Order: sequence, then C-alpha cells, then structure tokens
Amino acid sequence: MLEKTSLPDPDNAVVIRSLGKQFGDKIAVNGINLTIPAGSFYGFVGPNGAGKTTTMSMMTGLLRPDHGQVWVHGINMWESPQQAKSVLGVLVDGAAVFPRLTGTQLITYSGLLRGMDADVVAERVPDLLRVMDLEEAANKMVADYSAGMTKKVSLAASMIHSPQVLILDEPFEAVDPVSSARIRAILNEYVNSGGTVMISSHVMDLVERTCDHVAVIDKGQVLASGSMAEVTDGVSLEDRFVGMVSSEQSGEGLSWFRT
Ligand SMILES: Nc1ncnc2c1ncn2[C@@H]1O[C@H](COP(=O)(O)OP(=O)(O)OP(=O)(O)O)[C@@H](O)[C@H]1O
Repeated sequence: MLEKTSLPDPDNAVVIRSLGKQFGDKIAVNGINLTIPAGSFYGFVGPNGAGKTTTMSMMTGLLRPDHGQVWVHGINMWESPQQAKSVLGVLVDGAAVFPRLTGTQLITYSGLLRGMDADVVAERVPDLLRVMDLEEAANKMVADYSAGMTKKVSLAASMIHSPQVLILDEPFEAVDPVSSARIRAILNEYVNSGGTVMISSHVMDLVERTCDHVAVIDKGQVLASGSMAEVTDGVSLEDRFVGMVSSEQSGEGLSWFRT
C-alpha cells in the first residue's frame, strides 16, 4: 500500500518524497514517501527504533535529510525553511525545552519568537495553561515539572501561534488520562476547523480511536499508509500492526527466564 509518487500539491498538508537519513552504518530512514492530506488526523506508528522521530525531525526542519524532499502546504522545507516552519507547530523528542524558564515564560517566548503580537500572546497563555491543567504550576520552573507536565507545556508552546499543521512526537506519553482526553478534544476541534495533526504513538488503541489516517513504519520504511479503514482492513490496528511488524522480526523467548 505504498503511495505513488506525485508532484507536491499545496492542498496536502505535508508531502514527503524519498526521504532518507543514515547515522554511520545505521540507515534510520530509508526512502520514505508519505502524503498527509490537509484536515487529517494522521497517526504515525512503528516499533522502537523504526525511524519515527528521525522522520518527524526531518519533516519539521530540525534535522537535514541525506536525500529526499519535504513540502509543507506546497512550501519546500529545505529550500524555504523559514516560510515552511511558520505554518508548523512542532513537538519533537529531544528538542530543547529551556528548563530554567517558568511554564508561563516558556509558552510566552514561543509566541514572541514566532513574531506574534505581545497582547495576543498574553491573551492566549492563560487559555493554554488552563486547558493543560498547568495553572498552579504556571510560575514554577519547567525543571521542576513532572514528565507529563513538561510534555503538556511543550505542547502548549507548539500551539500558541495557531499553526496550520501540528507535528507531535508522542504527545500523550506520560500525560494523565484526563489531560489526554482534553487535549484530544482540542486537537479534534482543530482538525474539524481545517487544521492538520500528525502524531506518533505506541498506543494503538488511542491512534485507532483518534486518527483518520495512519502510516506504519519499520526499519525506516513505510509498510502501509492511507486511511485508517484501508490500513486496518477489518481488523484492529493493534492486530494489523503486530502482524506486519512481527513478520519482519524474528526472535525466540528467554529460555533461562523461568521460576
Ligand atoms: N543521532 C543519532 N545518532 C545515531 N543513531 C541514531 C540517531 N538518531 C537515531 N538514531 C538511530 O536511528 C534509528 C531510528 O531512531 P528513531 O529515534 O527515529 O526511532 P523511533 O521510531 O522514533 O523510535 P522510538 O519509538 O523508540 O522512539 C534507531 O536505530 C536509532 O538508534
């Protein structure tokens, strides 16, 4: 179910063609093609080390690909990075969080660095702190936040400028179920209003319930992509995922791990 190569269409939120990255001998991403339709809630799944973070880092201009191209709403990421990045909100593993800022400062500076009007930023910051349930921690340093709180403040920072496309690497990891449900409701509203969201996750049930499109990758290659119905083809995403990925992997149990 690999997608056909086509010219980038600005109506698509993101188009990726032949994207590749190698670290030493390790081919992390091996010629990925993906098309993310505008207005879709797109899940990106794959086992540990499959190449999700590397792909998302290249899609968002944080990591230069060895080869291949990325267009965001028709703008070439690596030819016009500033223009392409202006339509993106990004949460990617390993990106700097500036732990000595407070939550309020982190979200505020994210908006100001995006060139937003200070009054608009000041209006939006309390809204974001409220929906992320971070009001009480607003004036604490991010260094003192829990893992889930850090995830939520980073997510708020990625949303402050109301971008056209959100690329979120594991946005719900370590986030409690109440916050997770609230954030998903906000992202759903955003998608219903025409925004595009791509999330990576290991929680198949969450991806199946939340996303309308999905891509499965393993060993740096796309195994399947398309609408959720096309990819799952009548079985659960978890069964489909395990079926696809385990047929690629071999391995026996631990014969010595017994009581
Ligand atoms: N900076 C780096 N230097 C060397 N190898 C790297 C680097 N970044 C990633 N890799 C390797 O590239 C492969 C893909 O890693 P990546 O982080 O993209 O996977 P992932 O799908 O996001 O995994 P996970 O689900 O565990 O977060 C892995 O084998 C990883 O060890």
